Amino acid sequence: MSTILDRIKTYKLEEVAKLKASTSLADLEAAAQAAAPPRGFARALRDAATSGYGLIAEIKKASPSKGLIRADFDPPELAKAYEAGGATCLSVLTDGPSFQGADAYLMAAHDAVDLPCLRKDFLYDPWQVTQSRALTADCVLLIMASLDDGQAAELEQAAFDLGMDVLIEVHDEAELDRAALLKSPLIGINNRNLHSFEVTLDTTRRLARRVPEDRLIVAESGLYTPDDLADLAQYGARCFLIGESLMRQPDVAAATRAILSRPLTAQGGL
Ligand SMILES: O=P(O)(O)OC[C@@H](O)[C@@H](O)c1c[nH]c2ccccc12
Repeated sequence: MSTILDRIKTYKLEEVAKLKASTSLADLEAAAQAAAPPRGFARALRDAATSGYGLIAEIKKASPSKGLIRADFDPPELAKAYEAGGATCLSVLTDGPSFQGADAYLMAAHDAVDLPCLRKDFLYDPWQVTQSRALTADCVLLIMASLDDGQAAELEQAAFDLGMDVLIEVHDEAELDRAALLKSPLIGINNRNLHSFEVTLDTTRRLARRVPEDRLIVAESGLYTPDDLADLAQYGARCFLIGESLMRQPDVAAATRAILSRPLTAQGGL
């Protein structure tokens, strides 16, 4: 069955081939070395999760399932609003064709705040990992559904070698078991089904118990209310990746504050 990921992979590999032809690896590596040093993404989440929730707040203009999400789209302003609202980290979509993202959005957001930033894109080639660092990414996303075990391990190592963290995204038990073979402590459970685009928090509820104890669960997609976070916290999730529900609010800082307003401690802990 063909998914959105197959379509994305096709154009992404073409894009990368063109970039490789126009930029030498030596130039790219020099740019990666010259970029601001990596900010500890996993460390920030771990710290936040010891006393409350870790929030990865996403800067996303549009998506394949929803179309345009936010017309008034200013990445540095959004980054500052997220930081003011208490986000732990940022995620910035850089894919153009499907998400109306851009590499420049990542750099602008990173420059505007002190928060660690995830480059949210579709990576298949170690070249893209080096490119991510050159774009100031502190963390990259690896989607198990579109990588085999060897590719995932190679990309993860390339990111670690550059001092970045890695968020490994899974959608089902088989992907989770493969993710557990990798080294990264960050396991993202995506509540969005990539075939149907349907979102259900049951995905996190089902998979969380299968995540090895030493990993940090990041529940991704379809989170709208403080109750959603509290609900998934009962299943072991302490970190959350939220895009659309915050992006749709006129006052992003206030919305960020509001969704974080029912932390574990306020419920008497677990
Ligand atoms: O906007 P939402 O429903 O809060 O979801 C955010 C994030 O989880 C989603 O954008 C996402 C999760 N995994 C991805 C992989 C690629 C692009 C986007 C994503």
